[in-house]
Amino acid sequence: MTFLVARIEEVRLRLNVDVTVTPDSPPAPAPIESFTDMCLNSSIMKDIAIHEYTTPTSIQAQAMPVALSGRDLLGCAETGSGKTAAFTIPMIQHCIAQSPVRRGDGPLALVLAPTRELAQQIEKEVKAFSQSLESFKTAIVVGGTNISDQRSELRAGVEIVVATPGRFIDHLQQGNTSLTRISYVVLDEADRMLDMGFEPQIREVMHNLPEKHQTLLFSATMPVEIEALAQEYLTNPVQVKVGKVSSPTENVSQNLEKITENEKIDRLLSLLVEEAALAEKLGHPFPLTIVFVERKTRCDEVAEALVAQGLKAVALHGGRTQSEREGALRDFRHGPTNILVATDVASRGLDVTGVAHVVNLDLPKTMEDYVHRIGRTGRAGSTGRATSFFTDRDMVSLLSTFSFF
Ligand SMILES: Nc1ncnc2c1ncn2[C@@H]1O[C@H](COP(=O)(O)OP(=O)(O)OP(=O)(O)O)[C@@H](O)[C@H]1O
Repeated sequence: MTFLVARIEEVRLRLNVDVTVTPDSPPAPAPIESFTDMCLNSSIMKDIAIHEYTTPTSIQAQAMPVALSGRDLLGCAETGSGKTAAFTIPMIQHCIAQSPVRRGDGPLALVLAPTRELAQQIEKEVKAFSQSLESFKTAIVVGGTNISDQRSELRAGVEIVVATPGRFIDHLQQGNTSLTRISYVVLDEADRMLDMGFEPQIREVMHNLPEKHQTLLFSATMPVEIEALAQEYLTNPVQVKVGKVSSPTENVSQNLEKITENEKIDRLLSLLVEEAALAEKLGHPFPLTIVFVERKTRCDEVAEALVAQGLKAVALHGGRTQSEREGALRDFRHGPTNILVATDVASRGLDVTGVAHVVNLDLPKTMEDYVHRIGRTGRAGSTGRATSFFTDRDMVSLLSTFSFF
């Protein structure tokens, strides 16, 4: 599998398909062909090998040398294309080059992400690529978890903080951490953070950073808000766009079904029961499926209806407690659950190996959300399916918003 991804990316890279790098002047650093081209610390190289990444993906090949050069970066590439490592690996290398962090110091690098689940996933990746480095520390700072543990960790000094904006600002205001040593900032899925109302927190961070810092902004979609944010916070950035930005990944086959609102749950049940019967007949496990709905209450209602039919479903939404959220995702990642019924809290960035099918029980409001939702499948060169129900009421938005259908 890893080999296949590597081969596909190698071919894409060589052909240099659909890669745009701007501006021409001053020229952006040349793309790398191999991880060894970056002269990374040997511990990071060891961790890349442990992670079984053999060849950089297109976004990694283009973005990593830019990040290492110290320039600001706007990185856009389709869902599942490896954007996390594109900013994580250079970030760790950047931190190693700074003077050591002492007790009471703030972090050297900060990653802000819109949801707790995404922040936790990014932190795992940072830890994976820094595990062979001696005394290199990363803290995860998200809401819903014990604030005093986080306080002690932050005060002891860490190289990297991965956070959701609200909780990070709480710690800043309580004096548990500071911005004084931050010289590398990543805003992942920045447009989503704005949608969620985190603009004041982002502003507070960005306006109080030390003068000498670099900022990296990543997303699979480029709505106008991202461009505005880039204008405001990036200085002479290199823009790297790989593939068709803001479009659904071609790795996912898309299917639309016209239906009435009242038929939705029954249709979903029959679809999934058929799927279960087929999997059983073929002796295959049930294909991992994410069902997206618009509202939290609906999410519980749908999960309960599926469980009542003997299906292994669980609900994930912002109304559940942190431990319930973590439990739901863990059960979906590692079993026994194979259907995750979720709101858009799960639409951005979540990387669960083997998701084969995304169902939009309710159509999302924006094209960006659609692209991110169906991008939970068809990741890292694999293929997937998406089924979207739509009603008469959705017709207008289908014609205007979802122009790619
Ligand atoms: N160079 C590589 N070789 C092999 N696998 C890779 C490589 N880079 C990333 N991957 C794998 O590809 C998958 C997708 O990566 P990642 O989650 O970073 O995608 P993304 O571009 O951030 O997606 P999204 O837009 O949905 O957030 C992950 O499972 C990751 O481990």
